[in-house]
Amino acid sequence: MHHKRKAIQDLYPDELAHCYGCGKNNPDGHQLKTYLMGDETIAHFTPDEKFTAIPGSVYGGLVASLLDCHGTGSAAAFACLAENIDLENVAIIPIRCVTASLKVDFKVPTPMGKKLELKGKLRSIEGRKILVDMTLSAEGIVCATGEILAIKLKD
Ligand SMILES: CCCCC/C=C\C/C=C\C/C=C\C/C=C\CCCC(=O)SCCNC(=O)CCNC(=O)[C@H](O)C(C)(C)COP(=O)(O)OP(=O)(O)OC[C@H]1O[C@@H](n2cnc3c(N)ncnc32)[C@H](O)[C@@H]1OP(=O)(O)O
Repeated sequence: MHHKRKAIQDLYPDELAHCYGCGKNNPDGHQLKTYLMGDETIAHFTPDEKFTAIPGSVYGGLVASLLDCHGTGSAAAFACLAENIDLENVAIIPIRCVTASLKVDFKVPTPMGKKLELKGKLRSIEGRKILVDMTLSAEGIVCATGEILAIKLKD
């Protein structure tokens, strides 16, 4: 349903679309795609076995990587919402965010091979600081939570 919309990462300009986690121009990367749905963000990723930690569970670094890119994408989207920028009508997203801080809590092992769902909610925007709370779930069970501080770059 949300696939009619463009992903936030697909609105990054080509020269900034090489991120290993979410750049559409990185064929070796994860190409994570974050969608704004109402006041929440959502993304999906299905890891394969090369991302194993112990057999049957996903490497925590991948979980952190997905939360990192979902977090910066979400922060940019929420900053646009707050500034009344309609993402349906832009070709390039005008706000750039980078990760200053990322906290991950691993609640239960993330099962291998299942479709993972990431969700993001805005906690606060204070000047250039955007805080986003996230969850990463498999089959409805929260496996990890994340908290990101993204900083809006000055041009
Ligand atoms: C490596 C990328 C850097 C350059 C990228 C350039 C462009 C990117 C453009 C668009 C993005 C497009 C695609 C995104 C692709 C991938 C995203 C994936 C996410 C990542 O993988 S991205 C890599 C990891 N990321 C870094 O490699 C960042 C290294 N870092 C810095 O580049 C600076 O550090 C920066 C810019 C973060 C801040 O620098 P700054 O000079 O602009 O601002 P400043 O230091 O004044 O901080 C402002 C306020 O944030 C508070 N603050 C800062 N850091 C804090 C912390 N850790 N904890 C608590 N509070 C903190 C201060 O206390 C102050 O707060 P207050 O205003 O209240 O005093």
